[in-house]
Amino acid sequence: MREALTAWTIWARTIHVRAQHHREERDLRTSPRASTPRRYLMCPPTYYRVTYSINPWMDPGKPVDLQLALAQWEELRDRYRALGHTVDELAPRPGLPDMVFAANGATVVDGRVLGARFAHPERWAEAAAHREWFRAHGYEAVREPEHINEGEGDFAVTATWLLAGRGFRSSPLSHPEAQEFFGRPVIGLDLVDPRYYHLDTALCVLDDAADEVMYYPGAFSAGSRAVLERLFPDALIATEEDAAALGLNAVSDGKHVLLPQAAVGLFEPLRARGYEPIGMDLGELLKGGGSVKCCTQELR
Ligand SMILES: CN(C)C(=N)NCCC[C@H](N)C(=O)O
Repeated sequence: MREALTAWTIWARTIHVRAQHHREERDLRTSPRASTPRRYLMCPPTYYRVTYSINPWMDPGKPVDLQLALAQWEELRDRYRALGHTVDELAPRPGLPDMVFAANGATVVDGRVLGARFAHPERWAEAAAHREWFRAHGYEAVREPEHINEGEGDFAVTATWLLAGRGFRSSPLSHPEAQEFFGRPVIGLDLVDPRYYHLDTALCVLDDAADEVMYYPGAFSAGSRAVLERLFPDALIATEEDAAALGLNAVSDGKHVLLPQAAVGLFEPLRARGYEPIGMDLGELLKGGGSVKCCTQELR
């Protein structure tokens, strides 16, 4: 046990030091950021509606313009493709209006798939649709989880860690389950503001080779804020205003950062760090409580 722990600590340190070197090299080079090709899974909002409310953003009284939602979603998909990324599409299913938020359906790291188990019954059936897609596409390690986890809504992958949100949706018990499955150290983070009910509303990984993130401190408990400061002393800190525009619900390929266009305060700080921010209008999907990242599951 002791030996295993020592090996584990050495491994985590090695990765962390490597990420630090990567950061230092990049700073020395002062060369522009480089994007790496990504593979994403998205689900068109064919059956998207706001007929129930399971987060503070959802108001069934507010009509959704389905045509506009579809156009906004296609714009995001096409932008990824124009940037050279691959986008696979998951077939939407009637009766599952939140399926467009594909990031919540699983977490994929090193080709291993940890399926989701949703907190709310309205979304339960989405989990099986995701698992079926992975099995049909040749993924062999596909786990139906024991504990509630809402996929990449609450898991974020950096070079060294798997950051894991809890407090509103994913169970704290899903953290050791993910650690065991992926063999990566999990850092549990407590979310305390219901507007930021998933980790990906409050934190975004900007550079997954160098442990660089941006986050909104107000979404986290004092202890979790201290953990984030310790792990990410150079993080980009978002204002309350940009967080409230769901600006942290963003996707980075290491160079381009696609984020809600209303998060205007994030554009300059991102440029100053060498990133190329790309504002997207996903206003209709915001009515369901999600934006860029929620619509995008990364297949690592
Ligand atoms: C950025 N977020 C929060 C996501 N990753 N997912 C959006 C899920 C929205 C859905 N109506 C729900 O409340 O589950």
